[in-house]
Amino acid sequence: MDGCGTYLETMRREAPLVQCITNFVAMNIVANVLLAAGASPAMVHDAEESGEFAAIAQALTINMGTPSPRWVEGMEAAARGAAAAGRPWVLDPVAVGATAFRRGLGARLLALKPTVIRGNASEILALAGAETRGKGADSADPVAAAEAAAQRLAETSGAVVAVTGPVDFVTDGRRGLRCANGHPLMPRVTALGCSLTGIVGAFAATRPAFEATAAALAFFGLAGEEAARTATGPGSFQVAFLDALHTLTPEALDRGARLEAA
Ligand SMILES: Nc1ncnc2c1ncn2[C@@H]1O[C@H](COP(=O)(O)OP(=O)(O)OP(=O)(O)O)[C@@H](O)[C@H]1O
Ligand SMILES: Cc1ncsc1CCO
Ligand SMILES: [Mg+2]
Repeated sequence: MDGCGTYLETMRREAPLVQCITNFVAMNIVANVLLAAGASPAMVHDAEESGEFAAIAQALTINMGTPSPRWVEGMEAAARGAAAAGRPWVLDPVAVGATAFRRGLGARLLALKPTVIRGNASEILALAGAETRGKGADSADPVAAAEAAAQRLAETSGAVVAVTGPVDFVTDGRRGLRCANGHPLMPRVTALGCSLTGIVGAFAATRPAFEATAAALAFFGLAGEEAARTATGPGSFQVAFLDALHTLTPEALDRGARLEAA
C-alpha cells in the first residue's frame, strides 16, 4: 500500500460525513475523535431515519455496546440503507460473546455484510464462533490468539477484519498486516475502541477498505503514542489524545507508522 499519510490526507480533504450508531458510553467521545481527526460525525440511530440517512452519509459505523430492541431496528435499517447505497459500513461487535441477545445480534448484523469488522481479540473470537475468555467489553484474549479466527471470519463474511490490542492485526482473508502503534494508556480510557471504529469508517469512506483500515490503525495508534508523551494518566491522556489526532500530519504518520506484513 502507499504511505499511510496519503490516506490521512485524503480523509481530511474529503472530510467524510460518518453516520455513527454507537453506545451511550461512547457517543460524545466518538464524535469528538472524528471531529479532531478531520471527519464529520452524525449520530443518527432511530429506524425512522437511519436507513435514509445511510444513503446521505459517506460511511456508516454500527457499535453494539448498549443495545436495545428499538436500537437494533435502527442498526438493521441503517446497514440495509448503506448496502443499498453502496456505502461502506463498519461493525464493532462489543461484548458479542457475553449474552444470548448479543450473540444473536452479532449474527444478524454479520449477515448484513459489513465492509469492515473491528473488535478486540475476545470479540473477534466470539463472532467467529471460537472459544474466548472474554466476558464484557474488555478483551481477555491476546491478539495473536484471534488472528486465525479473524482470517476465517474475513474469508466467510467477505469483510476486512481488524483485531486490536497491543499489536493490531488486519486481514481481508488473503493479505494480513500487523500494526505496532499504540500505547498502554489507550485501554485505560473508555470508548477508544469505539472511537477507532469511527475513524476506520472515515478512512474507508475515501479509500479501499483493507488499506484504509490499516492506515486508520496506524494513525490512531501513533496519536496515542504522541499523547502519552505529555499525559500523566488516563484523564490527561484523553485530552492530549484529541489534540494529537488534530495535529498529527501526514508526513509524521508516514515516519511513525509501524505496519508490517503478517
Ligand atoms: N496494551 C496496549 N498497548 C498499545 N496500544 C493498545 C493496547 N491496548 C489497546 N491498544 C490500542 O487501543 C486502541 C483501542 O483498542 P482496544 O483493543 O482497546 O479496543 P476495545 O477493547 O474495543 O475498546 P473499547 O471497547 O473500550 O472502546 C487501538 O488503537 C489499540 O491498538
Ligand atoms: C464500558 C462499556 N459498556 C458497554 S459499551 C462500553 C464502552 C466500551 O466498549
Ligand atoms: Mg470495544
